[in-house]
Formats: sequence, structure tokens, C-alpha cells
Amino acid sequence: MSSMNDIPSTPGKFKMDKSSHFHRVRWHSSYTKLTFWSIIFLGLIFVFFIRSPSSSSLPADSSRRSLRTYGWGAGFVGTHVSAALKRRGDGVVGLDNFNDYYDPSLKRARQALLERTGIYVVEGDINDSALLRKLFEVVAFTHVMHLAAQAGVRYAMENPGSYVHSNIAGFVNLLEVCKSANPQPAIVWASSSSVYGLNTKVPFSERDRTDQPASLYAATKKAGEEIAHTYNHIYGLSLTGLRFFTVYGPWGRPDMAYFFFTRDILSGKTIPIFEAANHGTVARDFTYIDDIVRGCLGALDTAEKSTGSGGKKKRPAQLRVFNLGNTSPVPVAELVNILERLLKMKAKKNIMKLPRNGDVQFTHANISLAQRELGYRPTTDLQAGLKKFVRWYLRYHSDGQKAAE
Ligand SMILES: O=C(O)[C@H]1O[C@H](OP(=O)(O)OP(=O)(O)OC[C@H]2O[C@@H](n3ccc(=O)[nH]c3=O)[C@H](O)[C@@H]2O)[C@H](O)[C@@H](O)[C@@H]1O
Repeated sequence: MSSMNDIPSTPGKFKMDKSSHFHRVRWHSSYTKLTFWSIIFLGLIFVFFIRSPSSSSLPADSSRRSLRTYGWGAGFVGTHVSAALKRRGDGVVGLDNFNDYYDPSLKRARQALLERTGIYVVEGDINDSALLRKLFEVVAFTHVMHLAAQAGVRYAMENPGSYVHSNIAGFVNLLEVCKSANPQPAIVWASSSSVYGLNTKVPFSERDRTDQPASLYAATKKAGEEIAHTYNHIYGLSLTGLRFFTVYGPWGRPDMAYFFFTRDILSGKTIPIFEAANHGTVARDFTYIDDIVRGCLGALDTAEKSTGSGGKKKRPAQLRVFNLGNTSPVPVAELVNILERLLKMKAKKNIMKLPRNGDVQFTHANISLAQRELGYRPTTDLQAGLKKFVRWYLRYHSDGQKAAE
């Protein structure tokens, strides 16, 4: 497996070759097809019925429904959520297209981690309806945790098509399959704090306006929220959107600032630190991955069943949107100070004007709704969370990428 040093030094410039990375599951002959589905079928039988919650050695929480969740495998948040579901005894299967927006070897390492815990990750794309339909034919998934997206705010100016492909076309394709499934699953999916765009009222509440996106990424996430409304309204799909606020932590995404700042401080490379006009502070409500995982599980556990069947709605279904943030924004300059202390190295800094490429000046979540409805209570501040990230980052390199946390 290649090392993290192989990650290009300008992560926002990763080129995604869609043709070679999407639709990786191809059928060359009916024999290959038959073999593939036999393996998948046996694998899923194993995952859901042999290693099912009731047969798990983990303590069962009898007050909780056991979920059969269809999650998205080897992404940052998906890996953590899938592992947490599995730990508590739920059945989980993953799906990931392993595209090269960032170093696929990190995704493969996450996949290996998941497979060690008994989670099988199917390699395929959410735009592949035949694949999704087959999976639903094999297992009656109760829940779908949809975390497959083209992420990153700045990259949207370089590869706009990839955002439309994953965040809009892929999402619609998934909803089409879910609406026809019998029973229909409940769906929890990742929206983004970026939908607040140029909103200046803080902290951001779910009731605030979200009609001024500052990036195409934000616009596709906002479109996702509207599309969710439509599928809920017409087909009775139970849908919960989670607006994540700059999620960070071990096994994170190398295109995010905290991750590549760490790499570049260690290698002595200059890091660009953005500031707003008149030396204005740029800040983010950085949220630690374990807090986000608890929010995701809370959303899954409180999701009501979808109400449709045979593609028709029977009665109104649940439609929700929640902020999942940390409620304490930290300036980017302070993020760098913390990293310098943890790494015991001085950063070479280039303070520059916030580019007009989709970044907003600050984010700040009001989480009272998630607190009330999901029992969401973030407990990790940036200092504590970055400490865990840095420990993971250093071990991941020194242990040949086998570090578990
Ligand atoms: O909250 C969210 O919804 C979004 O959070 C992050 O987006 P962002 O907050 O922009 O995270 P980073 O790209 O890691 O940037 C963090 C901060 O560092 C700043 N930054 C970034 C890059 C850089 O070179 N220098 C710099 O100062 C940014 O302006 C921002 O304030 C994720 O990348 C998005 O996928 C996600 O949807």
C-alpha cells in the first residue's frame, strides 16, 4: 500500500477520472455475473443472518430495533458510522466507488479495517441502478445511511460535473431505487453546513435561509434537500438530512485543511491561511467525528418507517433536517496554533485573502433541534479532537497504515 506521502500536495486539484472509477462493477459474461451475485448473496446472508444482531456476542439493547443498514463504505464518515453500527450489533453492508478524488489507498485501508470487523464493502456506484436494485432484492434493508458524495467546497470550480453526478444524479438514482423497494427503507443522508452560504445570522439555525449558496458544492447539497422533500411528498420516503459542520478526525479526508496542514507542517511546506477583508477572522465550527457518529446513530434510531409501497405513498412520512455541529467556532489561525503545539513544529505560513472560490467566512451551528430530537450532545473540543487525529496520523505512517484509531 502506498504511503500518505503519495498524496498530491495540492489536494484541491485531484483529477477524477470518472470513466475509469465509476461503474467499476462490470459484467463481462453471464458466468461472471452469476458468480458475482452468488458471492454477494452468500456474503449478505452471512452478514445479516449468521452474524446478525441476535447472534452477536455484543450486548443487545432490547429497547432498540436492530437495523439492517445499507451504508456507504469506505468514506471518512461512512467508515466510522458503519463500524459503530456493527459494534452495537446491527447488520451493515457498504458501497463505495473508490474514486480517486483523494488517495484511494486511504479508502482501501478503511475498507480493510471494516472488513476486519465483518463489514463487506461492495465496489460500485450509486448511479448504477441495476446494482442498487440487486442489493435490495437480496436484503430487505430497513435503513439507508447515504454518505456517498462529491465533497469539498473549492474543488467544485475545477470539476463541477462530479458534483452533479454524485450529489444530484446519484442521489436521485438512489431515491428512485428506495421508493420502489418493498419495504421502503428509511433514509438518513449527509447535507452540509455550506447550505447556509452567505447567511450572516449566527448561530445557524435550521429555520434560517439557505437560498444563497456560495459554491456549487453547497448548491448541490441544497438541491438534495429539495429533492428529499419531493420524494417524501410523492412517495412517502422517510428522509433525514444531516448538515455536517467541518467534520474532522482519524481516518479523515486529505483534501481538508486540518489534514493537509498537518502533512505540510511536518514536511516544512508553506501553508496558505485564509483571512477575510480587513484582516477579518475566518472560522469554522469544527466537529469531531465521534460526535458526528453519535448524531448519525441518533438519526437512524429515531427515523420513522417510510409509508409507501409499490411506488405509492400511503400516508405522510417523516421529513427532517438537523445541524450537527460543535457550537463553538474556532479561527483557522487557532487551528494552526494547536497543530503546531501537537506536532512540536512551527508552520511556515502564507496569510492570504480568502479566495472567491466557494469558501465562506465562518460557520456556527445552533444544535438545539438535534439535541432535543436526537439526543445529540458533542463533547470533543478542537484541541482534544486534533490530539487524537495527530496520534492517528503519525501511527498511520509509521505502522504501514495499520493504525486502528
Ligand atoms: O461543513 C461542511 O459542510 C463542509 O466542511 C468542509 O469544508 P470546509 O469547512 O471548507 O473545510 P476545509 O476545506 O477543511 O477548510 C477549513 C477552513 O480552513 C480554511 N482554509 C482552507 C484551505 C486552505 O488552504 N487554507 C485555509 O485557510 C478554509 O477557509 C476554512 O475556513 C468539507 O470539506 C466539506 O465537504 C463539508 O461539506
